[in-house]
Amino acid sequence: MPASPLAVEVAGLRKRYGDRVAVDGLDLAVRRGEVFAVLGPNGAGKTTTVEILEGFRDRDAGHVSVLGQDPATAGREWRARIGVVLQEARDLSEATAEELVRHFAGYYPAPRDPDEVIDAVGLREKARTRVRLLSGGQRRRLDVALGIVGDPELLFLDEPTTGFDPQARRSFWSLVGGLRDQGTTVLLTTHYLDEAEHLADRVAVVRDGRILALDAPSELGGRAARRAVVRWVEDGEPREVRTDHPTRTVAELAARSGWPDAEIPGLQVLRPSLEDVYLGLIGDAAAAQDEEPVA
Ligand SMILES: Nc1ncnc2c1ncn2[C@@H]1O[C@H](COP(=O)(O)OP(=O)(O)OP(=O)(O)O)[C@@H](O)[C@H]1O
Repeated sequence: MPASPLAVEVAGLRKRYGDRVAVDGLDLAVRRGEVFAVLGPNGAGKTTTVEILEGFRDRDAGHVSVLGQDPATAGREWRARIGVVLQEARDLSEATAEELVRHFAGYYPAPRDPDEVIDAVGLREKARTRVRLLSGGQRRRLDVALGIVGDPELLFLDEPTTGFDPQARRSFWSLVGGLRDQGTTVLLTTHYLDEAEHLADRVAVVRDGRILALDAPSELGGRAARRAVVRWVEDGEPREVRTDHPTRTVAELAARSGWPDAEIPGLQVLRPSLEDVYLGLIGDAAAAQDEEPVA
């Protein structure tokens, strides 16, 4: 039977903790070889969902398939095919970073070279340092090293770059880009919209345990949300239009203003960033919820 083109399939996933519904009928499909980002506010249900996919949490209902198996019942062989970087940092260890990476490599049938992994996450200078003496960002890099040392087909990264300095984040991005080029499927959660924009082939926005939107970062929210805003000043007043055709708008303004002999005062053409679109989606969902009649 040919392998499914999907690395992850989720349909109707539900999970509650007591009275609190954390995941509320979530559907998701991650294609093999793509980098897929899950975005959403605190408490949206991202970690719960990812931990169910990793086989670390039970679900109440729904169909889940990860690399063709149900994580709730999959065995060691399946686990060796996935890599996990959890949100929680690991125990403070007396071992060195290098020792831990080598130790973890021993768990996998076909691990990557531990030295290469240490280089890839930028920990060479700290390889002989005890883990408990590493900074927060360095420990996070070690977490990433431990997640990829098994050379996984599918890598889960839960907020992988929290605590990274900007340079470390950039080098982490190129690490993920390299993994993608080698065919690794990556499912990541992040609160950094620039990270999702830079890394992800597709993003899902989750709120209240449901998917609000799912698309390529450049398409998210649809055309209306992606309209350009043209701003200028006319007769001393600020003006603004939203348009799919900013060039045409600017050309009309230029003609009115007497260009090329005069500039359009205060001219700005703004494209909404992924962050603008995301905040719009989350805000719209909150507003819709406020309008729901009280039962
Ligand atoms: N073990 C647990 N017991 C009880 N409630 C939990 C537990 N884990 C999560 N929750 C609750 O479930 C909801 C979803 O939590 P989850 O950690 O999945 O969200 P998240 O989207 O990952 O948030 P964050 O961005 O803050 O990491 C939250 O309301 C949270 O308080």
